[in-house]
Amino acid sequence: MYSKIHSCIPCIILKIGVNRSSFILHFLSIKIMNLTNQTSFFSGEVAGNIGSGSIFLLPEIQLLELFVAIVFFVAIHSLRQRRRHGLAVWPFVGMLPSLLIAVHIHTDIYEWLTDVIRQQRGTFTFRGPWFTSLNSVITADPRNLEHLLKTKFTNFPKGEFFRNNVCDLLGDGIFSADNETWRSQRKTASIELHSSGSRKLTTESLVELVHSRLLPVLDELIKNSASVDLQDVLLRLTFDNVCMLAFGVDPGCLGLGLPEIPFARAFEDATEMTVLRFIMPSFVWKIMRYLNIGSERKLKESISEVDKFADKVIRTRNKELSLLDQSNDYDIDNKPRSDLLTAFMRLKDDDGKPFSQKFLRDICVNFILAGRDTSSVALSWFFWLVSRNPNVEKQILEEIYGIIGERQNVEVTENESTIVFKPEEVKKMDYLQAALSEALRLYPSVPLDHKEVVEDEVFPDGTVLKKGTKVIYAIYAMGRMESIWGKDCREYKPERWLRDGRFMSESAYKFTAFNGGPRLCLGKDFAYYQMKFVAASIIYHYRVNVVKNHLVTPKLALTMYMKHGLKVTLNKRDDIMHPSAKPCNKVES
Ligand code: HEM
Repeated sequence: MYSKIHSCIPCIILKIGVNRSSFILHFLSIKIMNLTNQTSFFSGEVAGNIGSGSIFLLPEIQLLELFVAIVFFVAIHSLRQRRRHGLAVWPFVGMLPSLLIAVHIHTDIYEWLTDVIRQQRGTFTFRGPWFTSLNSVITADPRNLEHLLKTKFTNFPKGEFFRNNVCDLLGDGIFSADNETWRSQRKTASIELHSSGSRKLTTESLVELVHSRLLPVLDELIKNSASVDLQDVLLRLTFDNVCMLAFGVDPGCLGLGLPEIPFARAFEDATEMTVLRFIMPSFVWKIMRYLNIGSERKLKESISEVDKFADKVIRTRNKELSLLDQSNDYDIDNKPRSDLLTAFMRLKDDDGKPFSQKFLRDICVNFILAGRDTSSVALSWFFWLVSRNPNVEKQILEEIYGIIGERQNVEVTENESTIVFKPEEVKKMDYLQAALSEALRLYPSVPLDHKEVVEDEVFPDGTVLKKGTKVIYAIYAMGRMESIWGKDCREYKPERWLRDGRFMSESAYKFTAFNGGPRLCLGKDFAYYQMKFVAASIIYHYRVNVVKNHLVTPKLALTMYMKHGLKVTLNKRDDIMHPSAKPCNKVES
């Protein structure tokens, strides 16, 4: 009989493979065959069981056989769904096991997702467990992106699911808000960010940060022959920078000795723990939050650290304003204030009252998220890509030397080995802008983004969207689609952004690193200026060498950090000399 069981299982598997619909019949015939044979061992007992139809009276081995057969059937049926749906679909739990396994075994989850989307020709439907709300449509199709970000903008808000997942960290801030809460924040922030005061603050704060802090820190590292995590240095720089812009406060993260700032660590942990909520059923993380265990415990602790920092910033501003004549909004050095926090503190809510501490905290945290991580991680990927493409580095240097070479009447003095780029010079750096855009195409700072469907809808590619469906647009995958960027889509080629040597931007629905439509990134111009200024200043003064065998891989978080940072050593460019002494074509290779 045992040999019969063994011979039956492959037979069942084969049968399923050939014709799934006849499986049940086949299975029953095997059962009857076995039971008939057993009468010779157990006389008429089993025949009686067949007659009564009581499967529970079957000998144990029969139940085992039944169980094994069902398991095989379900497994093969689920695995066969892969070709059609992209991932195995299991009863009750849908595609969740495949996702969880992928998260644990793939070092680069974004690459894994890109493959799945590519196999599904641009749009993939994720089926979550039936008892959860994880069902979602994941797309990397530019036609769908234009539809959801612009054409049918109001039908695709951030939605409750996104808000619930991020509410503890982001509250009612601009990133998670919809409708009027979003619109009013966007209007105020937009006016402030595009004001001349804000532009002046941007250029001045960058000169101060780069020349008084960044370059001295890098020089110190060279003196000590030390390697450094460049991502960490850049995170500190952009953190200080966005705090100046948003709150008029310089927290001093970037400084000699690279001081440990608990807030920076807490912020990173908080975003990482928040993103985990997107891959678990909501009730699971809610129970964990209630019990204060696992990732939810870590999230709570890190948010409390984040809140401590934000509260301190807001309290300091309140104190400053109460010390000064509030109507003129001057800072303690008697300069006009042009930071976002002051702008929001000037406003009143719908009831004519000042905004609450909590709302101001949410605005702060959202701007930190927006401005701190995005440009620093983009710069980190940029430096890594440039280190692997010496020809790109050479062309960036050629462009810089060319631009500096146009300066009139510059006298060569000892101190001028440090060049401070002027705003009009930064604007002229087309090749550098192309190199940064190309880095963002391959490593977008926000790799995945999310919307929810308000009313039933059909995407231009024919995907049917039911009300309440979650739509994830896979920005990372979009940069790696041959259908969008051609056969060389995986190559780092800044030239694809240039026409006659001038930078040409791409459609926001093809290059979605800065989002598109009414929710286009508010800090896009600021971010490009900041990244170009920082990148040009570093590349002009140093050669950046990524430490041999340093593992570079993305981290699973809302923002695309390098999981292990970017360990580099630096060499001061020994051939730095005044540009007038350096012909444009004489650059190192
Ligand atoms: C390389 C740098 C940056 C990239 C790639 C980037 C990308 C993005 C993306 C993808 C969004 C859409 C997020 C969403 O709706 O879920 C966004 C929104 C936003 N970004 Fe940026 N960003 C960058 C830098 C900045 C900076 C430096 C600031 C501010 C100082 C900023 C401010 C904002 C704001 C306020 C929004 C919300 C816009 C809205 O929802 O209306 N960004 N950004």
